[in-house]
Amino acid sequence: MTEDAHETALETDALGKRYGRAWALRGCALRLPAGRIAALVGPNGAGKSTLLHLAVGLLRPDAGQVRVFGRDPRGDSETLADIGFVAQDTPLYRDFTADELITMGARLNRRWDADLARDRLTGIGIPTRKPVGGLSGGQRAQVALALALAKRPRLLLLDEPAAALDPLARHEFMGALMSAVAESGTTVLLSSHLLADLERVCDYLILLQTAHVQLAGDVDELLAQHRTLTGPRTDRPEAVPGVRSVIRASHTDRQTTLLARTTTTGTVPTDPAWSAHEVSLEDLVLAYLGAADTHRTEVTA
Ligand SMILES: Nc1ncnc2c1ncn2[C@@H]1O[C@H](COP(=O)(O)OP(=O)(O)OP(=O)(O)O)[C@@H](O)[C@H]1O
Repeated sequence: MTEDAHETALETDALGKRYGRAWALRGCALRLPAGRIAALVGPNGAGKSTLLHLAVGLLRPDAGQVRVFGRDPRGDSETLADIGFVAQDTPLYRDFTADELITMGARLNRRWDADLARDRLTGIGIPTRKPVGGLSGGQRAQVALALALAKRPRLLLLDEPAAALDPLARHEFMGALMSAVAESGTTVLLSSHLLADLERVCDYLILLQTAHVQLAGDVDELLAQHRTLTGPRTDRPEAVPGVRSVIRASHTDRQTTLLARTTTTGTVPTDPAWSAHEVSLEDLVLAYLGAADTHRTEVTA
């Protein structure tokens, strides 16, 4: 079963969370369509974990609202049953084996597919009868993912699930995640600093910067709306034909290079002195993170 493309998995409206006087998340307005695999990116302390904890109902908002499939996740057991969550550092009861955790899960969850979890772990060679505290970081991450998937969630929230893994283990982990969610149509929101991994698997981007949403939307649309432009040195890059807004500019004595949002999707500027190149997700994220106006908000979808 796949989700209705027009359904909204996660929606926030003026959502805010404060610790003391400091806002960890503020004025957050988002709409994540169902069925997407969304990257949640931003520098350390930007508010990513806070957003995920609000979405799973572990934190209470200090402002605004959060809705998962149209309902408040706090105190709504039906909605909580729809959400799978793998917290940062994949915390698990270290003295228990994966087999025991799977059995416990069956008692705690209404909808629980123990066979799915066992088959997944056996299939990738993870020992299920050894205490998880004695497994490697990569193996523990796979156990945490298998447990989250056994819930058969409609929304899967993952907070830097592969951060501690070596490149090969990470590649396998992301592959396993993708194959697991591909058939079910599960919506995924995945926080990570590993942009290359995200580029491979994500079709939606949410970029947080200092507690604010700086950019959000469909990855293909965002990439189509931005270009790297190179041309003669100018101190007025916003005046270059075809440029809607300049995200980042760098200069040499004779040349200016811009990462810009263009006025027309997918087109190249008309001035022949300027050349345009497509941007990667990594280029885009790095440009926005480096942008001087840290509170610019661009939400497209
Ligand atoms: N329990 C807490 N008490 C006080 N401040 C907190 C607490 N949790 C988070 N914060 C603060 O809220 C802000 C957002 O933190 P959060 O953990 O959401 O960021 P993050 O984007 O997930 O960071 P990272 O990439 O480092 O995991 C930070 O300034 C952080 O110091």
